[in-house]
Amino acid sequence: MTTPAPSTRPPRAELHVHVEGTLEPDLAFELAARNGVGLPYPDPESLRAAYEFEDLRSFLDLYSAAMSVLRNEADFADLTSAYLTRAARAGVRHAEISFDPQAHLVRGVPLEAVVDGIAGALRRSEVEHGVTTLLIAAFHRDRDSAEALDILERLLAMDAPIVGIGLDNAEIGYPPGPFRDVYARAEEAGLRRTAHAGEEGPAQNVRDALDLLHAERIDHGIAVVQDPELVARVVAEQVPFTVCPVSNVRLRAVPALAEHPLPAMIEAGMLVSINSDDPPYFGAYVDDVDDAVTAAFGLTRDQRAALAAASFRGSFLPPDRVAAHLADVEAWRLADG
Ligand SMILES: Nc1ncnc2[nH]cnc12
Ligand SMILES: [Zn+2]
Repeated sequence: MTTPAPSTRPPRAELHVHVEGTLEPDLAFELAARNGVGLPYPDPESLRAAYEFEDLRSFLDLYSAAMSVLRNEADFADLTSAYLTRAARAGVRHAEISFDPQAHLVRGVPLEAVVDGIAGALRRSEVEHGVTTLLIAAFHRDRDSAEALDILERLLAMDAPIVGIGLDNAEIGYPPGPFRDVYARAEEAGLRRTAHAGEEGPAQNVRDALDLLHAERIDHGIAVVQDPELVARVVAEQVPFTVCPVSNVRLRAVPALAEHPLPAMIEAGMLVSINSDDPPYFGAYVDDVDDAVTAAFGLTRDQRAALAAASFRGSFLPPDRVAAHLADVEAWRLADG
């Protein structure tokens, strides 16, 4: 009898992934044909070749254009299932997936098609992929907060299966403050709260997300290292940070992986996980991100296990489920790999 080889990857949660950002070029062309929508590229290879970004804005432009192929409930279901299939291969056992309602509403796609398509795929995920999931509705920082509040009310009224809300899109010039009422309403409704902050913008955005929005988790947050007092606070409070090192390099928030603040964040004692953000656009699913940071920083098996443990600790799962996952991570750490 042979014993199975120990897995080369720790079990992990992925806490920061935009479902729209998981659109692979092949699927984009398949959906374009299915829906009779044109794409400004002749084939999937040319689209992938366009994935060279100068900053967050240049990425968001292409990301928004490619989304035009997502029109019907089935498109959102196929998109979500494709991500879950790939995530399972990456060792993801639990995924907290965000979607951007405004990105679809502005194109005339009904909110129900978006929510029902994604939620349908998520409902089947545990059986089909062995991945549990939670869904987050993220609002665009560069649009009016009254619009976000209105959409939140619609999501609540339709009993959308969301665990919480997030805040994303362009950061520079769009601080968190105006979204105070949206986050207060979410808190009142019992929703969990995360927010992109300190990706391209300053550490003050992280502080404001915590103080003004009562965010429980910070997406990216790499600018925090510029503010030692804030670092001390997030360490003391063990605020989860969902860091996306490959995304930060590809969007030029940092010049190279070797200069990424991830090691400094870990060293300071912050609760950091590694995540993919928008995997095909940045050429890296979370297993590829694990490989990249392991190579760049010479991470040990213990350090990789600590990042995986932080992904479960920072999740919105109940404590008993977190504890069960932590036991699996510990078993992986102790196995010979
Ligand atoms: N990296 C990112 N920052 C802000 N908004 C996003 N939407 C998708 N990816 C994003
Ligand atoms: Zn993001």
